[in-house]
Amino acid sequence: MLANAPFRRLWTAMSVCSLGDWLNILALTALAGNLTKGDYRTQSLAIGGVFIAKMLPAVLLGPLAGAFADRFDRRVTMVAADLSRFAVVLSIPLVGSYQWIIIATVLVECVNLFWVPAKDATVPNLVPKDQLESANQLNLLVTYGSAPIAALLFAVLSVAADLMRNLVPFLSGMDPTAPALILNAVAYLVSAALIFTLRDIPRRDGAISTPSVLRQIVDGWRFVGGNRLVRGLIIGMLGAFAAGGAVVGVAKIYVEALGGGDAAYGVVFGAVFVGMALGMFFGLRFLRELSRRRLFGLAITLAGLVLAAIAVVHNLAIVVMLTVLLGACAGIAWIIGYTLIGLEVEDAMRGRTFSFLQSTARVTLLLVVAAANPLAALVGAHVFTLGDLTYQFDGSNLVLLVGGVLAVAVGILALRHMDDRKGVSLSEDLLAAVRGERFQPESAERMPGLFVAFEGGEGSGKTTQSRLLAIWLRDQGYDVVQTREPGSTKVGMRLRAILLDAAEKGLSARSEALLYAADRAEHVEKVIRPALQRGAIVVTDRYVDSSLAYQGAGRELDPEDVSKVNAWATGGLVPHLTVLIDTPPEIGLTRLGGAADRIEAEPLAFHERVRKEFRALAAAAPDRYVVVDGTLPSDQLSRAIQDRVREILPDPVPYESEDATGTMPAIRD
Ligand SMILES: Nc1ncnc2c1ncn2[C@@H]1O[C@H](COP(=O)(O)OP(=O)(O)OP(=O)(O)O)[C@@H](O)[C@H]1O
Ligand SMILES: Cc1cn([C@H]2C[C@H](O)[C@@H](COP(=O)(O)O)O2)c(=O)[nH]c1=O
Repeated sequence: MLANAPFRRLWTAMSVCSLGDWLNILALTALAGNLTKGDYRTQSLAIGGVFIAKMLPAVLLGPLAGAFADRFDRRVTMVAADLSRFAVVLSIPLVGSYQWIIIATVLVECVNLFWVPAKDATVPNLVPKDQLESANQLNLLVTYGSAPIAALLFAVLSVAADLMRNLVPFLSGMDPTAPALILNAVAYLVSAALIFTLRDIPRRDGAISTPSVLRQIVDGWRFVGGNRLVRGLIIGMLGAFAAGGAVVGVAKIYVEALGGGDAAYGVVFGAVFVGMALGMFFGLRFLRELSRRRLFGLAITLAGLVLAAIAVVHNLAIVVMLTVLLGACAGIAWIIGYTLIGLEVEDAMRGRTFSFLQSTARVTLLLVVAAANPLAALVGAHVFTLGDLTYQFDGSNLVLLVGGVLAVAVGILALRHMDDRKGVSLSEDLLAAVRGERFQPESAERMPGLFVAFEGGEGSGKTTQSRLLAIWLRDQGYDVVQTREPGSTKVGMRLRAILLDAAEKGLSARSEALLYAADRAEHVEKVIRPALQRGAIVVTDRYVDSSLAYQGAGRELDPEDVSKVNAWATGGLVPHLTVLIDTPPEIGLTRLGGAADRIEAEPLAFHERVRKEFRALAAAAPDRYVVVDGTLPSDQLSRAIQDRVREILPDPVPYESEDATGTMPAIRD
């Protein structure tokens, strides 16, 4: 991307501005704290005021400014905005009053409302369409990646300012935040110079009007609120965001209560972002065997516990380390949330889901930060004495504690809401993942055979492919049991007749789920488990996922209930591999001949929900699934499936010894 010279120039300007923006937050909140030092309540309110002044213009005036920005030449808009920001920020250390901090903050944020849409609208002018996603990723990288750099810079500048104040008498009255604010102003000036020389920006083309934040939230919820998984993801991500917001909001007064100055504030602020980066890059590698959905809920719960620990520990060094851990948990939750939304939300809805998330994240942050400091001010500073022991508990401690408890609650909610391994112990699952293994429930692990399930919608090609796989495996000399659901046992055949009889109109959704589970219980006990115990490879056409997709998503039963009933029916037996043949229902349904059975006759929306759920199940545990495109020709599908199955096949007995062994059991290590 950066080989593209005009984009590189704009990106450099954005990076410099991002660095300036983060320095701005740190320096202004620190300056507000320094100017109101002495009274805990006034100081908390003063810092809270800065956060509110920073966020309110975007919430109130965002769409208005976006519409205005459409009318002007974008390059001129950005250069003028940068020069204005330079002048206003430079004036803050010169004036040095709290009132001016608030006025200047509002002015800078109002100017930002022109700069940001002009920049957003310029990116597509400078990069080809197919590279737009990479360009946006790079933008995101500098937006958040510059935060720890700014925090480090702020800490260094604060220490340097303290030294200068002591060494140079002329500077003794200077606030330690002044160098950071001057550097912040210079960053905007550099950006103005870079953009001024960027001649490739067209004056303007078309509208870039932004709907109001409230409108985006209401519209977005209409789209995403109906999807249980997305709902869980968004609640969890906002919980993680709120936990981070609580730390950022009260960090200045909290650090001061621990005896730290501006440099320590910068370090704690930066620790959140360093932790986030570590979590995003290493967290998933460390626990790669754990189900993504479980990891998501666990990361938020742990973030809450860490936040609660931060609230009660009174040691700055430990607080910094805990803050890195908190950031790591939040980073893991964000990256999983973003990835799962990317994988599981349909193309048409994905953009809205992300924009809904971003708008709600902004509002959540505003509410958390706006509430955090006044709440801290309300509680005030308290010292408790018990004999020789004294313990200080301030409003900031309470805010962090409340944030921690809320994050734990949200994490547990997300775990319950989205768990895709019901019936499998969480602690055993986690311990196995720490060892780098995937925990298999005992019943499946003890058996020497191999269990492969085929899943997919109507006419997706499961029967065809499961047969072809069984033939291929038998050719290799394995003992293969090819079976299907429903209807592979005596009782199952009767159940199948009831379940698929189109005349059976009045069957309730719950009875349907129980009948499928009953067929499955019989199937596992009479066919699958005995075959696995003797070391055979079992290939089944449909298994538990079909109930999660058809009865859970299709009939809209509580997926937790469907999962529990099936975990009980199967004794927790999970396939080693599930092959999902992903075929759009409008194609699959037209492949079927004859009269439609009771389930095939359901409307298209039902089958679309089923497909979506199958894809979501596969995305949540990528190691245990292979997803193939069912619209490909049959032979290509077979080859792709064979390639994946080959990876988990136990070594077959050599061909030479075939005569001596007869049917070969597929003994797993
Ligand atoms: N890859 C493919 N491309 C085109 N047609 C296919 C493909 N695979 C299978 N078919 C055809 O589609 C029809 C349904 O295939 P199959 O019975 O294997 O699907 P299924 O998923 O088992 O269906 P059901 O949901 O009814 O169990 C058959 O006529 C089959 O020949
Ligand atoms: C196992 C299982 C199946 N179904 C549905 C899905 C299909 O419409 C039929 C089975 O027919 P097939 O031609 O054998 O694929 O039953 C379900 O709704 N729930 C289940 O658990």
